[in-house]
Amino acid sequence: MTASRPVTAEPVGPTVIIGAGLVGASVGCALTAAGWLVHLVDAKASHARVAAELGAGTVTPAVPEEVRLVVAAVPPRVLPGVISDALRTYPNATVTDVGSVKAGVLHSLWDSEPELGRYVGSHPMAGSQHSGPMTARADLFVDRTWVITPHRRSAAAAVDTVRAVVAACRARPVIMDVDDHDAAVARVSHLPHLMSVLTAGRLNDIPADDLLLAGQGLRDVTRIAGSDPGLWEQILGSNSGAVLSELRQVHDQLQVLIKALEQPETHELRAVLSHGVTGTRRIPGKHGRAAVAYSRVVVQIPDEPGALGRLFALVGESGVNVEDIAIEHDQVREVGYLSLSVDPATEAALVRAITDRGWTVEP
Ligand SMILES: NC(=O)C1=CN([C@@H]2O[C@H](COP(=O)(O)OP(=O)(O)OC[C@H]3O[C@@H](n4cnc5c(N)ncnc54)[C@H](O)[C@@H]3O)[C@@H](O)[C@H]2O)C=CC1
Ligand SMILES: O=C(O)C(=O)Cc1ccc(O)cc1
Repeated sequence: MTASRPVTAEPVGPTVIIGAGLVGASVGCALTAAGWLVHLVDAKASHARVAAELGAGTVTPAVPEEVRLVVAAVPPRVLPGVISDALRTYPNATVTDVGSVKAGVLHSLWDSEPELGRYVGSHPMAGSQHSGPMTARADLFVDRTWVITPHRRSAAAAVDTVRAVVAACRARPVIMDVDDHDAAVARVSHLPHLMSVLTAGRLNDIPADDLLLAGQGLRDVTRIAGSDPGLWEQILGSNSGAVLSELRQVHDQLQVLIKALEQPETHELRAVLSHGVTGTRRIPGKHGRAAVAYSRVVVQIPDEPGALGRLFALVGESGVNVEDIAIEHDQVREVGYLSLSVDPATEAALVRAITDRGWTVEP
């Protein structure tokens, strides 16, 4: 795997985005904001229209010969057909896609596609549990990894064009082989998705009163389980080999965990929990840097208009840089908890600035 700096974010020429859903419309918004001319196409005309209204481009058809780039942002099952059609319809364009799984698409085009030199796959490692253009954001890819998967037949100019897209979306390019990519996403994306789904699935037959006890941990773990099952059936199905290998390893680990709980005197449970802590520390932090252990300052905020604004103004005045925020709502009391992640060296100053002005910081 190689990581490198963006080369250029300059528009490569008229661009067509096929599939104006969450990812396609977000790419459209980012490229349009960077000065690119983007034409939007979608099997559902209403999606293209909504995306255009949000600033993702225009629904006016492109002149095929003038198009220099096509981004296929459609569900995995239809990707090979859409890419093939695009290579024929736009004879002077580089074609990329944003699909979550890469090897199957390339293999299905390999023997039948004479113009494969103009196709270079890619995969932005950013998105959400939502679908459709309404949830698009121009800043979705900022500072996020965007994998580019060149192959033996891809033209260097086509790779450069995809690098320009990544740069214009202000993401961080990582070059990878399709098989290595698919093995990696099985562990960092597809397995976590399934663990989230299994946890969320356990909630279906729990009494409603018990759900009042749900805290931020449950919300963190289950957020991605809310994703479109139709899309994820396709993602997981097209990477089934690598995902099955992950699941079999988790299956073995579950046996260890069950035994550890059955035999507490062995202290094996402690070892399993510590192994998890080590794993969390390996997740890179912001901008691809090593993860930093931030301090969390949790502030009680009353459920009333303007409270958040007042608190944010105070935090701004304190001069302390906030790395991340999260809000948890108390289901019973009319308060919320704003968690501010900061450099441990600045924690005391922030706590002082907040408590001096009468706010309550959780111990
Ligand atoms: N959802 C996510 O967080 C991420 C998704 N991806 C990948 O991006 C691709 C798109 O996913 P989303 O934007 O989430 O889905 P989405 O459901 O929000 O958007 C897909 C769009 O494609 C359109 N479409 C479907 N078939 C079409 C066809 N044959 N021709 C033209 N338009 C067609 C749909 O009408 C829809 O507007 C998928 O391949 C997915 O694996 C990649 C990174 C993140
Ligand atoms: O919502 C999130 O946190 C995600 O991780 C979204 C996501 C979904 C599918 C991908 O192929 C890449 C990213």
